[in-house]
Amino acid sequence: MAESTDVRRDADVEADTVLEARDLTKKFGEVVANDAISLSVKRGEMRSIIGPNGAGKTTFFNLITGVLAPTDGTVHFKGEDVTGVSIEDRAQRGLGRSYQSNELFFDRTAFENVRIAAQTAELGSFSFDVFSRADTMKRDRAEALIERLSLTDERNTKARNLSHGDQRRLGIAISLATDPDLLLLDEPTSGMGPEATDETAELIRTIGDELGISIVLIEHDMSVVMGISDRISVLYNGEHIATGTPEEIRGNEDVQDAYLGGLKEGIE
Ligand SMILES: Nc1ncnc2c1ncn2[C@@H]1O[C@H](COP(=O)(O)OP(=O)(O)OP(=O)(O)O)[C@@H](O)[C@H]1O
Repeated sequence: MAESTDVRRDADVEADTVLEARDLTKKFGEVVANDAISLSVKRGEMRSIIGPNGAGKTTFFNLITGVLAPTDGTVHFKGEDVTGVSIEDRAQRGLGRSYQSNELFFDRTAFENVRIAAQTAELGSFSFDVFSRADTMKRDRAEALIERLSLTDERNTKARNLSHGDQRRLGIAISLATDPDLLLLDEPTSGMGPEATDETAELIRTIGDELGISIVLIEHDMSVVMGISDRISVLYNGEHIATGTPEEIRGNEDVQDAYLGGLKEGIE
């Protein structure tokens, strides 16, 4: 008898999945910040993580990147259990994260910041050599990312003199310089005005598609979330209460209840 085509082998599922959290739990004393969260992200997918304040989104990111160790559960990246792997090792394996403004080299130009990141990725870890080594290393990649993030006019501007929005975009360029398979972005549009928010969201979506990478972002702006996500995961009180397409999430009663009294209008 022919094998049913909709029964997929584990290996197929694994090949399709870039990230999988299995029963991830993080307790801070009595507070259960993440309560047995299981979810997976496909290759090439754009996923948003939403939830009211204190829902556990940042904790979840920190467990994925390795900033925090889970109380229980495991993290699998590209089919391998990376739960005990260091932050740097995870980055080397292709797990990228967003850079905050305070992590930029403020006295270096936008271009130099990206070039240093690209060079550091190649060397494996940061070394002060990156300032003095042959400038040609990774120049092309850095140049392309500056252009891709619409920072060409700011190429030679020192990071400290960039606008807030440009610093955020530079942070994304730096994240991409490490050539990740999966990029985690924590509120990439925070502090931006409506126009810059829309532009940046659109840019993130386009870049993800162009590079064929997976992107997971924490985002409070519901118009961004609904506009660019393939799927959305909702956390509430440390629990993962739903994952679905923007349409499915809009119509999900548990999600509406979770947002009731606060942000409900955002998801309607
Ligand atoms: N280091 C910590 N020590 C103690 N409690 C913590 C710590 N980090 C987070 N928590 C608690 O864990 C819960 C989840 O916090 P978390 O920051 O992950 O939520 P969040 O969804 O990212 O919130 P926000 O949208 O406000 O950033 C909260 O109750 C928070 O107070």
